[in-house]
Amino acid sequence: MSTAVMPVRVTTAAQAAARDAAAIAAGTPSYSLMHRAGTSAAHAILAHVAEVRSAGAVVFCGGGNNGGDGWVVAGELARAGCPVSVVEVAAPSTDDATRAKAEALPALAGHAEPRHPAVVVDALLGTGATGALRDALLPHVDAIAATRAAGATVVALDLPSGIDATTGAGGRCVRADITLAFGTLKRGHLLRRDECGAIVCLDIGLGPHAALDDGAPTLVDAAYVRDAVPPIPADAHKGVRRRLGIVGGGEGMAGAPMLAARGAMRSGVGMVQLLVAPSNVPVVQAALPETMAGRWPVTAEDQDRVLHWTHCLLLGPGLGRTAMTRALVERLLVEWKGPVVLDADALNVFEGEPRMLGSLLGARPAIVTPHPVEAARLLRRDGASVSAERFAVGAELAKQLGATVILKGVPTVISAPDGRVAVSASGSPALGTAGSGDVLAGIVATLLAQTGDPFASACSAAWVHGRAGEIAVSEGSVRGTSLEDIVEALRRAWRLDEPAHHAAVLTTLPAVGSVR
Ligand SMILES: NC(=O)C1=CN([C@@H]2O[C@H](COP(=O)(O)OP(=O)(O)OC[C@H]3O[C@@H](n4cnc5c(N)ncnc54)[C@H](OP(=O)(O)O)[C@@H]3O)[C@@H](O)[C@H]2O)[C@@H](O)CC1
Ligand SMILES: [K+]
Repeated sequence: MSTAVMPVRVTTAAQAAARDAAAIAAGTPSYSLMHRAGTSAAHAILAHVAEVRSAGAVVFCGGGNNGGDGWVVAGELARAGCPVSVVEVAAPSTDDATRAKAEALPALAGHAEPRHPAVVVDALLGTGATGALRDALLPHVDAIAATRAAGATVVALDLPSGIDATTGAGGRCVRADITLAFGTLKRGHLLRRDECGAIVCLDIGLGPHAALDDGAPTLVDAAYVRDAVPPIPADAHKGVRRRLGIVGGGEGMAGAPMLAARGAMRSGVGMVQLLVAPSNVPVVQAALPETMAGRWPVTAEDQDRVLHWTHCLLLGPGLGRTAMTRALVERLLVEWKGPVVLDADALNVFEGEPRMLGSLLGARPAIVTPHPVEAARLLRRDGASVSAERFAVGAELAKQLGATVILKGVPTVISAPDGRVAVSASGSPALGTAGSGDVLAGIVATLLAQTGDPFASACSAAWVHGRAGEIAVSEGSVRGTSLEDIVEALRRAWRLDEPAHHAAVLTTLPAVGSVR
C-alpha cells in the first residue's frame, strides 16, 4: 500500500468551516486565520501582478469574513506602497471583519486612488454565501467585469463570488483571472474552472486541521505520484516492467486499443499484446510493430496463451457493445483471477448490473474507468445527475463493484471500495476528445500491472494523463492539440516535476478555461 502524502483537501463549504473551527478550537485565534489569509493573498498579488505597485488595486468588500479578508488585503497592499481603494459593498457584520477594517483604515487614509487599477480584488462573498447572488450585488459584479475588460487582473479571494463552494452552482458570478483559495480547495473551484482562472491554494495556518479526517477527498499532485509509482530500476527488463494484455478493437475500432497501447508504452510498460477482431490483426501489427497482436481469445488455447503471459488485462477499448463482448468479458473474468482494468464497452455490457460485474471482479485488484455516461449506464440513472453528484456516485459505484473507480471528468474523482476518495484536477479541454479515455486506460493498466495497488495506480494515471494534456497545450493551443500531442507529452509528464512555489503556497492549478 502506498504511503503517499496528499496534503491538500477538496472540501465543501461545511468542511472548510469545520477546519477553521477545529484550528480555532485548538487555540488559533480566528482573527489570526483571517490575517494570515489576507496577508498571504496580498503577497500573492504582489508576486503575480507586478504592476499593482504602480497602478494599484480596487478591493470590493462584502459584509462577511470574505469581506474581512478583503480589508486585510487592502491594508497590506497600501502598506506595500500600492495605490488602493475599497468599495465597501456592505459594512462588516462580524467581529473579525470589523477588526480587519479598523486595522486597514490607517494604512488607507490619505492614500492615492488608483485611476487605472492593475488589480480588482473580489472579496464580496466566500464560503458563507448561500443561493444565487442577491440583486444588490449585481452592479458590483458588473463593475468588476468592466474593470477587467479595461485590462485589470481580477483576483478572487477564496472563490469567485456567486459560485457555491459546495456544488459549483450559480448563475451570475465574478469571472476571475486568479483565485486565491484559503487552506483547502473547494469543490466549487474544480467544478467551475472557467470562472476561477488560475487557482493558488494558500496556507492560512490551519496546520494539521487542514487534514481533518472527515472524508474530504485529497488532491492528487506530482508529489503523490512520485511516491506512488516506483522509479524503473537500472537493470529493468521487460518482465520487470510487466506485460499487459489489451482486449478490444472490434471491427472498425482498431484505433482504441492501439491508443491504449501507446499510453502504456509511454508509461513504462515492458510488453503489450493486443487482442482484437481477427480482421484487425494485420492493421494493428503493421501500425504498432513493437507490440504483439492476435485475435480475441475465443478458444481455450488462445486464452491459455495470453493468460499465462500477461500480468494485467485491460478489457474494453473499442470492443463493441455486443453479446459477444459480454460473453468474452465474463469468460475472461472467470478464467483470469489477476489484476484487471475495465473501460468503455467492457462496462457498457453490464448496463444496470453493477452487482453482477462486482461478483465477477471478486476481491482482485480491479479498476473501472467510466465517464459519467458509462457510470450512468451501469447504475441506470441519468448522466447529468452523475456529473452533478460525482463525488457521491463514484464512491457508491466503488462500493457496489468492490473495485476502484475513476469517474472521468472535470474534475476526475477516484474512489476506492474502502471509502478513500481522491480528486485529480490536472488536465485541459484538449483531453475532451475521442480516444483520450483509451490512452488513460493504457496508463492505468500499466501502473496496476507494476504496483498491484489499484487506488494509487488510478490516482497516478489520472494525474499524469491530465498533466500530459496541460503540457501539450502549454506548448501550443487547445484547438491545435491532438491526441497525438498528448501521447507525446507523456514523455515530459512522467518527469513528475511541478512549478517551484513559495512556502505559503500549498498547490497551484493553471487556468484551463477560456484558453485558446
Ligand atoms: N474563521 C473563518 O471562518 C475564516 C474565514 N475566512 C474567510 O471567510 C469566508 C467565509 O466567511 P463568512 O462565513 O462570514 O461568509 P462570507 O463568504 O463572507 O459570506 C457571508 C456574507 O455574505 C452575505 N450573503 C450570503 N449569501 C449571499 C448571497 N447569495 N448574495 C449576497 N450576499 C450573500 C451574508 O449576508 P447575510 O446573509 O448575513 O445578510 C454575509 O454578509 C471564507 O470564504 C474566507 O474568505 C478566512 O478569513 C479564514 C478564516
Ligand atoms: K470572493
